[in-house]
This record gives sequence, structure tokens and C-alpha cells, in this order.
Amino acid sequence: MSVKVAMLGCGTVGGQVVRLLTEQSGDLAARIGDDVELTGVAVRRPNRHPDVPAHLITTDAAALVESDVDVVVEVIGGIEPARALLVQALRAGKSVVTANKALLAEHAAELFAAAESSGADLYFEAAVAGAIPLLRPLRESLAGDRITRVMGIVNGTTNYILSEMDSSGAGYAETLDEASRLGYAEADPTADVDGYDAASKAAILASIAFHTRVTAAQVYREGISSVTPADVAAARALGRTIKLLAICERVDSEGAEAVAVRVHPAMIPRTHPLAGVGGAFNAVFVEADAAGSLMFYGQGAGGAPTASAVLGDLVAVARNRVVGGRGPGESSYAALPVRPISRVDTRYHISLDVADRAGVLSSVASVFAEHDVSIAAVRQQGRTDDASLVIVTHSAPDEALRSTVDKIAGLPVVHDVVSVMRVEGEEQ
Ligand SMILES: NC(=O)c1ccc[n+]([C@@H]2O[C@H](COP(=O)([O-])OP(=O)(O)OC[C@H]3O[C@@H](n4cnc5c(N)ncnc54)[C@H](O)[C@@H]3O)[C@@H](O)[C@H]2O)c1
Ligand SMILES: N[C@@H](CCO)C(=O)O
Ligand code: NA
Repeated sequence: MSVKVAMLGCGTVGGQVVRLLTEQSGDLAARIGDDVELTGVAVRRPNRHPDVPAHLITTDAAALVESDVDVVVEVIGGIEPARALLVQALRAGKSVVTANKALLAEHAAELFAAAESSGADLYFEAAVAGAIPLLRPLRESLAGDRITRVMGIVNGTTNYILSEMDSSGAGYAETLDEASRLGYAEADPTADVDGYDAASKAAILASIAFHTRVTAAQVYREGISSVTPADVAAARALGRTIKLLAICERVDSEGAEAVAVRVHPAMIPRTHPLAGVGGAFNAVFVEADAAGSLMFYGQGAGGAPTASAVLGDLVAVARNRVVGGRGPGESSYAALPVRPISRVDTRYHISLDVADRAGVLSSVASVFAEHDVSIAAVRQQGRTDDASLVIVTHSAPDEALRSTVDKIAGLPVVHDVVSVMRVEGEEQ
């Protein structure tokens, strides 16, 4: 007897999974208590995989899933055909290991129901923060605690681009090309730069952390394509840097508990631990009532790091088959409502070019007062006929902050709104 494994897809991640499975077969067998046998690899273009033994290659993924296998590893990506193939596998009692965050963030309910119907395992550690053990700590190690907040950098491509823009002033397009070449970016990199990838990961994190079903469509999302050199310079002048953050939090300010999940660029202090997270690295803070603050850090993208997480899951589901038993299923009993960002408290940095004359500051400040937004810090610098005004607010509902910016932009004394961005981290 051996644990028979079918692999769907063999690109950046899949190629590394095959390599590690082959190189470490002896150790994996010892850890699992049985041999692991790769019985087939479904690909789209068979002649592109010289490193995979030819007899394993097939273009018929459905037939491979149907065949006599115990575990299906999916590293194709995207919704279809991955969704249909995995539902087919799970209903037939085959355990599934997937790196597919887009699929999990949209169809988790269907996948978990299929797994439940047959008692199969569904593991997806590679789907969030690559190599970093994060989902299993949340699903298992912290299952006895009450998580209040999960915040971090969960997209390697955008972190690589923002780090380069900040340190070397490199251009956006050239850095994105390099991230694709290094195997960090999604097949369609707009998923990275427009924040869809991070939003999928945030949905998965929030679902697990708060025992509530959250889909990608419920996550407020802004990407980094609108981050300008002026924003980078404004952040630098404030002793801050810009990171694309995923923030999942319990909110109960309106008397009823809810969750808020958002992905957007934010200015954080250069002294903040997340500011030092460079390149394609990811870092995630988890706050829980009893555990306090925890930080998870490591390689969030790339073939080998992601394959490490896939292999870890493969060992876990194979062990379950050998010794009997199952990993955790979906936990969505809390069913908390998801609060829109308009009603979530955030803080803004606003950088303005204004006329340099008496009364400007008070006319700008009165707009803040009108919207009940309190100002944490103001810096004004005069020039010849122009002045710059930099304002950082205290927390206020996001819709109040937006309305404030809209109204300020229309004031005759305001020549230009140079940079508007949310800030996270301690007050200035
Ligand atoms: N690259 C990373 O750093 C990384 C990290 C974490 C998670 N992931 C996830 O892992 C998955 C795979 O990512 P990747 O970077 O390896 O992508 P990739 O584009 O390099 O590989 C996907 C492979 O699947 C093949 N494929 C497409 N349709 C197929 C089909 N119908 N049948 C069989 N094969 C098919 C493609 O030809 C390609 O070789 C995605 O879900 C991605 O989000 C990637
Ligand atoms: N494209 C993703 C891969 C890891 O999930 C990233 O850049 O983070
Ligand atoms: Na992970």
C-alpha cells in the first residue's frame, strides 16, 4: 500500500512540488508511515515539462482525479476548472491540498461541504502567505483562543514593488516585470497590483480567525496601482513608508459585534516591524485575547517556499489517511456580519498644496470640524506663492474622512490634493 497522489498543474509551484516529492521521498515516507506515490501530473502543454517522467504526464485532469488516487494536489490556480475538479475529488473521498486562494475565497462553502459529505480533508496552507505556517496555527493552535485582529503584508509581488519604489526609486512597470520573472506574480499580475490576491487571502484569514464565512467580494480592496511617487515622498517626509496591508478585525463599536476586512495601501512608521519587511517577504500579526500578539514572518511567494507549504499539507493529509482521522473542517458557527469600510474607523494622511495666506489653515480645519474628524498633527511649509499642508487625522469613520477630503479638494484655497492615504501604526 502507498498513498497515491495526483497533481493538477505543474508551473512555478507544481514544478517545485514534484522536485521536493522526488528528492525527499524516503524522509516523507518515514514521516507519514507509508510511501507516497505520484501517480500522475495533469498539465496543459505536455512538452513543457522535461523534468517530469513522461509516463506521469496527462492532459486529462478529470480522468486523473477519477483514477485510483488518495490525494489531489491542485496548483493550477483560478476558478475553473480547479473548482469542478476539486469538488469532484472531495465528493469521491479524496483529500485535497491546494494553493488556490482565489478559489478558497469564493467557493469555500461548496468545497468544505463536498469534503464534509465524504469525510475527506481540505488543506490550503500555501494559499496564504506562502511558506509561512499561518492557517494551521489559526485553525488548530489558536482554536482555543479568541482572535481579535489579523493584520499584515500578504502579497509578495506588491511588497517587492513598494520596497523597490521606496529604496531605489525604481519604476513601477520594470519592478513588476522582475517580480513576474522571479515567480512571485500571479499568471495575471493585475490580481496582485489591484489587490485581488491580497483580498482573497484576507477573506480566508478572516473566515478562519472569526469563525465566519467571508468571501473576497466582501473585502474592501484597493491595490497599489494608484500609489504615486508623490505618495512615496510624502510618506518619507513623515518618517513613514507605504505597505499594502490586509486588515481583518472584530469591531463592536455600534453595540453589535461584526467583522471588518480591508486591503489597501497604508503609511506606517519606519520604526514599525512591518516597515522592515522587504522584497517578496510577508509578515502577519495576530492578536488574540489570551495569547496576546503573535507575529508570523517568512517568504510569502516563490516556487520552493510555496511548495514547502504544499508538502507540509500533503504530509498531514497522508498521515490522516494512514492513521485514520481528519483535519478540521469549516468553522463558520459565529456567522458575524461583515461591516462595510464606510463604517469602519480609519485614519488618514492628507497632503495639500494650498495658497500661502492668512486664514487657510482655519478654513481647512473647519471642514474637519464639520465632519467631526479630529486632527492629530498638522505641518505647514510656506513657499513663494504656494504652501504645503500635511495633516494626519485621529480615527474616524472612513466615510467621514472621505467626505472631508472631497470637500477640502473643492476649497478655493486648495490648489492640489497631492496625496491621500490611510495611516496605520501609532499616532504621530
Ligand atoms: N507562485 C507563487 O509564488 C504562489 C504562491 C502561493 C500560491 N500560489 C498559487 O499556486 C497556484 C499555482 O501558481 P503558479 O505560480 O505555480 O502558477 P503557474 O501559472 O506557474 O502554474 C500553473 C500551471 O497550471 C497549468 N494549467 C492551467 N490550466 C490547466 C489545466 N486545465 N489542467 C492542467 N494544468 C493546467 C498551467 O499551464 C501552468 O503550468 C495558484 O493558485 C497561485 O495563486 C502561487
Ligand atoms: N502572487 C502572490 C503569490 C503568493 O500567494 C504574491 O505575490 O504574494
Ligand atoms: Na502559508
